[in-house]
Amino acid sequence: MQKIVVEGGQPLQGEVLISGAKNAVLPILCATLLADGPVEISNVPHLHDVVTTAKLLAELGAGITIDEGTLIVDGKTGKGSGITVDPTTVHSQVASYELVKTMRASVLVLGPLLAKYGTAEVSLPGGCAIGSRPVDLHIKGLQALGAQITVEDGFIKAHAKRLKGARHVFDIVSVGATENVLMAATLAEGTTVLENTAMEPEIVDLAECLKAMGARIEGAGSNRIVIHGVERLHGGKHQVVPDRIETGTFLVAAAMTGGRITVRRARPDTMDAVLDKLKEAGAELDCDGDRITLDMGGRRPRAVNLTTAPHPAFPTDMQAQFMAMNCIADGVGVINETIFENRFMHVNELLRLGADIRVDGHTAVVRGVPKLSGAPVMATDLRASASLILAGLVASGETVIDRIYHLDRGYENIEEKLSGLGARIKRIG
Ligand SMILES: CC(=O)N[C@H]1[C@@H](OP(=O)(O)OP(=O)(O)OC[C@H]2O[C@@H](n3ccc(=O)[nH]c3=O)[C@H](O)[C@@H]2O)O[C@H](CO)[C@@H](O)[C@@H]1O
Ligand SMILES: C=C(OP(=O)(O)O)C(=O)O
Repeated sequence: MQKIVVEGGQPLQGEVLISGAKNAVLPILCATLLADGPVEISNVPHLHDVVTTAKLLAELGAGITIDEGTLIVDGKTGKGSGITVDPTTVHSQVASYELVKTMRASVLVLGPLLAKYGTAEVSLPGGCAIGSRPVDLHIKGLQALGAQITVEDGFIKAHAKRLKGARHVFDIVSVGATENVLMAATLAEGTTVLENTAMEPEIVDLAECLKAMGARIEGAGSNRIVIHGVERLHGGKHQVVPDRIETGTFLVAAAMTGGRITVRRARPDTMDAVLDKLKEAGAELDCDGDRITLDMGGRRPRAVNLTTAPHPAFPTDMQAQFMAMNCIADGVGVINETIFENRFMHVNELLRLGADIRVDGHTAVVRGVPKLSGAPVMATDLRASASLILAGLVASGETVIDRIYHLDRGYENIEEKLSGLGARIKRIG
């Protein structure tokens, strides 16, 4: 099994290019199922989750081409930053357990398949390391549009001759449920009003893609989205928004190592909460168009307190990385995780590197230590993996990170990008 080896001690310096957002491209790939013609998506990151989604679409019968024509079927994949999905050949509305179990976002084919074909059977995604992650809000939202839904034999089975526009208030803010119901409502009869919607930039990006396919949507990015259903959606083109979590991960890496880096092709306007916390930690930030320069000037970061919450508050997907920074910061940082019930899996691994962290329920109190020391550690989920790499960048000696397949789900060439910034990092095995 592959591992990542990091040798700490180098302040990061230089420039790094940000990839398209994983959490935008996955729903967008699912949304292509709604179209009557090919949808061209650019700025697609080369990630394992993208390959899984492409395989799922291919299993449903869609034609998938990567860049100039590499097909993804039967496990064959190709590199590239553009994917065209031709949904006109879809012949199945069943998303199998084999693919859904490897990636929760697969549940996002439910709304599009149901809206387009009047039927969908999608395996229940189940939980994952960070929490139980139910899909009740997805189901309730689609039921509000008139779908008949049962959960049997491990599958969500949904039917509707044609969905009907309705007003629906989500019980709690959910990114995935907002996306699923938003996609379904584009082809519903009449107008749908969704309230208490998630406001993440990836939802805005999904809505932009849907609009490029002919959907009529207002209010994406706010807590109230209005969708005027149309008879059909056509093919179109869309460029995926830059990944704010990848951007934040590199900025934290620079801050922790006392370095100075510029991230290019980023969207600073989508990450206020993270940039504010970096400033609080003592970083100097300069945003210029799609560039962000962070200068730590060799200083040790100050510990920060943070509470994760839906956008525009601090994102749960950056919690582990900031915890890594607090581990070597000056002072004590209190971290509250309010989104997922079990998202402190990285704590035990950070302790192995010499961190001082106490967890009480949803709160972690991190007392900064002057130095971490390298050790073998195990990645437990995607952002936990990132936090271990960041900790490894400042630990003395070698940190060897096992189970890095989690990392490949969501970071494109992270070790190459970090090496380009001067980090001593390599993949072995
Ligand atoms: C592919 C993708 O975009 N993933 C992101 C998405 O996940 P995802 O869309 O799964 O996250 P949600 O926003 O739905 O989850 C928020 C909370 O709602 C709960 N919930 C959700 C749905 C439901 O039907 N019932 C329910 O109780 C979840 O268990 C969680 O506690 O948003 C999360 C929160 O920003 C991010 O961490 C993930 O990176
Ligand atoms: C939790 C994450 O992703 P997913 O919802 O795809 O598991 C993440 O991106 O940090």
